[in-house]
Order: sequence, then C-alpha cells, then structure tokens
Amino acid sequence: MIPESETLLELPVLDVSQQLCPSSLSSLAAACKEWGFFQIINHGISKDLYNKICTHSKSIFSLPSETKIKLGPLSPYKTYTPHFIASPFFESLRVSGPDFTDSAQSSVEVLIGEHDSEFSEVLQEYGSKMSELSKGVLKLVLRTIGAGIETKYYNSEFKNCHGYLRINNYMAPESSDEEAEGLGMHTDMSCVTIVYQDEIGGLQVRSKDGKWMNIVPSEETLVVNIGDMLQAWSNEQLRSSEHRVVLKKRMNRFSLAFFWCFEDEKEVLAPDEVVGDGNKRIYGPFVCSEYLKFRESNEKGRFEKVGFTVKDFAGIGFPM
Ligand SMILES: O=C(O)CCC(=O)C(=O)O
Ligand SMILES: [Fe+2]
Repeated sequence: MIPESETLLELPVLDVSQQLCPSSLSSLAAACKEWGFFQIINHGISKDLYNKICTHSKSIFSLPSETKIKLGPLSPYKTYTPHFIASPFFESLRVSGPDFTDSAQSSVEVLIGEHDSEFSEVLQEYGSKMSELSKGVLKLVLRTIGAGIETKYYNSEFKNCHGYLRINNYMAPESSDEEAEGLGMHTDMSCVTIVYQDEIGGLQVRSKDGKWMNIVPSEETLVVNIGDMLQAWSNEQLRSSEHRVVLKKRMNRFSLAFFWCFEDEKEVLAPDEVVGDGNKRIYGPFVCSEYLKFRESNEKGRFEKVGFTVKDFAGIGFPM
C-alpha cells in the first residue's frame, strides 16, 4: 500500500525565455536546496513534437515482449528495460546522444528490421533541443550556488556533459484496489534531468522530512530535477531530489526523462570555493563511471535508493 501523499506543492515556475530577475533567482535557489525540483515554461518544445514521439514510442512498446527483449539488459544493446526490473508496470527505451538519430535507428532496426526515419528525426530534434535546454538550465542552477560560480566553472567542469533520453511506458495496474508504485523512490545519477509527464500525473517528490508531494502536470510545463552528480559537486548546496511515480488504477502513463550527465571519466570533486571557507567537505573525489557501476551493477541500486546513494558511495565518513 502506498502511503498518503500531500496533494500540492508550490514549486517555482521559471520562464526560461526571459532573463532571470533577482527574486526568481532566490526562489530558484530555495527550491534547488530544499527539493531539488522546479518547473520551466517557454522551453521551446512543442506539443506536436511530444505527440509524435509518443505515438511512435507507443507502437514500439506494443511489440511482443519476445521482440523487445532483443534490446534488453542481456543483449549487447541494453537500450530496453523490460517489465519487472524497476517495477511490474514499468518499461523503458533509452536513446543516447549526441547522435540521437543513430541511436534510435539502431534500436528500431533490431526490433522491426527496417528504418522508421520519422521516429529518428523527431528524436534527433527532441534530443538536440533538450541538450541546449539542459545547458541553459544547468547554468541557472549553478548561479544559485553563488555569484560567479557559473562563469568560473561552467566551461571547465561541465562543457563535456552529454545527454540521453529515457522513454518511459507505464502499464495501468489492473488488479490492485489502491494506487501502485510505477517507479520506486530513487535519485537520478545525472547533473540535471528534464521530465515531461503526460496529463495523468503521478510524479511525486519527497520532502526532507519524508512527506510525498504530487507534482501536478501542467500542459506547457516541464519538470527539472537535480541529480546526484550536482549534489556531490555542490557539496550539498543543491539537493538530489528523491522522487517516485505512483500509478492510478486503470490509467496508462507515459513520460520522457532527459538526463544531462558528466562524461564517464570525469572526476567529480567540489571546488574549494564551492565548499566555502569553514565548511566541511562532505564528498571525496570519485570518477563518474565508478558511481554508475556501483548503482548499475546491483539491480536494486538502479531504482532503489536505500544503501545506494552517492553519499553511501563517496560521502566522507560514510560506509561504502
Ligand atoms: O516518469 C516520470 O515522470 C519520472 C521518471 C523518472 O524519474 C526517471 O526516469 O528517472
Ligand atoms: Fe528519476
């Protein structure tokens, strides 16, 4: 049984087509520190583009399981996560940048033996737009740490970031009388993640004192959440959000999560200036891919938080 959730959470909504005014910057800073979540509008992604991705993806997810498993965790491609890994209701397809066309095409070819050029084209358009959006959003988030942090560190630390898209398909729970968990509580391993959820809703964020709050879907709005890499790099001045997805009875759900990540070989270490004079350094240096392995080598670690956080991995004085 899923614990009760509060219905509403007032998160700042940033217009990313405008300059950020000081009051928006301070409400953004509070949200990044407190929740690791905020919302954006005027992001330049059209409804038409979502609809196309949605239609093509649904036809892929409707293929038989024996076909989809050709891209599964035991295949050389590993782009498809079947049901019963994250939850009985969840399956997903990964499309990686920077060549989203190539990534989409090779998956589709394995599945249906031919090209679906419209699918790869729309994914390339979505991937390129989301990459640009992620860079802009990341710069805004860095500005919340302090004046000059973005200008000083964006190029030296974040310019080799790369993105991938996870297309998430949630099957409606049929038998349970209550709501069911579609994706258990987790933190993302990214720097930032930008999520589109459909009108069904169900994305929830956990407060520091353990209460679950609904992120109510809104047509023009995308949700941004901060991932583990920024929590460690900022010495916890930014919070990696704990979130999950709750499904309503007999309601299918669809979402797109775009992860903007450090390059695998990147050594993550908060600069002294970011830690700040007199503050304790909370994380030791670690190589990004080592943390990904720590989470991924363990099936549970991929989607379950307990014992597999970045703090368990690299926190100073935390047992590994
Ligand atoms: O489906 C959603 O709304 C969120 C998905 C998510 O958190 C993830 O893919 O990491
Ligand atoms: Fe997530």
